[in-house]
Amino acid sequence: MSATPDTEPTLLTEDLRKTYGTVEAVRGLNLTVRRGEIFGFVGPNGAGKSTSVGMLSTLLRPTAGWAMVAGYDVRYERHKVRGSIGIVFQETTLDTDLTAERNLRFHADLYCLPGREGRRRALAMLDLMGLAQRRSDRVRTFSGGMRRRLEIARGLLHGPKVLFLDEPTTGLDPQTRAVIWEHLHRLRTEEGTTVFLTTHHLEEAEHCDRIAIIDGGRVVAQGSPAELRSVIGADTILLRTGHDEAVVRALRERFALEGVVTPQGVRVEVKDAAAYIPRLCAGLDIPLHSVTAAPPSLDDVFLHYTGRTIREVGADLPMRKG
Ligand SMILES: Nc1ncnc2c1ncn2[C@@H]1O[C@H](COP(=O)(O)OP(=O)(O)OP(=O)(O)O)[C@@H](O)[C@H]1O
Repeated sequence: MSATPDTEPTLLTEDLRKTYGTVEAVRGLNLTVRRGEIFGFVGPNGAGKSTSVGMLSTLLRPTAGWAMVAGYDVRYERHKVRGSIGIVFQETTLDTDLTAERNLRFHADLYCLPGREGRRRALAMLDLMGLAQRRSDRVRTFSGGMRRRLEIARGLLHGPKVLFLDEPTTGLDPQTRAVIWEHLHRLRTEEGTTVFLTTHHLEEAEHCDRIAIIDGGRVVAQGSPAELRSVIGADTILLRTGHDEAVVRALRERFALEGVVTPQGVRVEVKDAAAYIPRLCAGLDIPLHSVTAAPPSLDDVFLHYTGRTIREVGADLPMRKG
C-alpha cells in the first residue's frame, strides 16, 4: 500500500458542535482528513480534543453539525463507523496478568475474528509494533512504551480504516516517544491506515502530515506543519530582560513591533532576525539578559493564532455560552 496520503477524504466534519449544559466544549469543527494521512489534533488541555474524538468515534452524540468517518455518518451509521475505526484511549485498559498475545486474542474474540484469523492478525500486529519477541510475556513486565504499542496493536486487530489515538505519547520519555513514532510511520506504510491523534505537545505535531490547532473548542489553524510555519513568514526573537513591559512598550514605540510577554521572555516576530538584532540592541536602552533568534516553530504558530503560548494556557477554563 502507498505511504503517500491521497486526496480522498476519510474523515470530514461540518460545523460539528458539542455543548455540555452551558459549556461549549466544541464550537463548530470543520475538518478534512485524507486517506492514509497522519493527522494531528493539537491543543492545550481542555481545548476540546477528547470531546471531538468522542463524537467522531460515535461515543458522544454531537449537539449540532455533521461528521463522516470512513464513509459513514457518525450520527446515523454508528455501527458502521464503529466497525471501521480503532481507538486507543489515554487510560490503559490492558489486562496486565495476561500475556501480550492473550490480550490481543481476547480482543479478537470480541471483534468476532475467528480463531485462526484472530491469531494470524494478532501476530502480524505484534510484529508491526515490534513486540513479536515478547508476545508470550505478561504485560505486567512491559515498560510504558511497550504497553502503549500493545494498545495500538490491539486497536488495529480488525483492520480499521481510521485509528484514533488519544494522547498516544503522554507520560513517555522522548526516546520512547520516538520509538512510537517510528511504529506509527510503519503502520501507515504497511497498513495504509489513516491515523487521527490528539496531542498537547506541539513538537509531536511535527511528525504529522497535517495538523489542526484547536483552542477553546475552535480550530484556529489547519495545514501541514511547514505550511503553518510559513504563515508566520518571520523569525522569532526572544528577549530576556527584567523589564518585560518596558521592552514591549519600547518595541512598539521605536520599532512598530508587537512584542508578546511569555514565560520565556518577550517574543517578537521580524522578517530577518540576524539583521534586526543589532538594531534592536542599539535602539533599546533597557538592560537585556539575553537575545536569541530562531526560525518559527509550531509554538510560535500557536502563539500567533491565540496570543498565548501553549504552556501558558495549561488547563483552560471552560468556554461559556453568550
Ligand atoms: N462531561 C462533561 N461535562 C461538562 N463539561 C465537560 C465534559 N467533558 C468535557 N467538558 C469540558 O469541555 C471542555 C473540553 O474538554 P475536552 O476533554 O474535550 O478537552 P481536551 O482538549 O481533550 O483536554 P484534555 O487533554 O485535558 O482531555 C473542557 O472545558 C471540559 O471541562
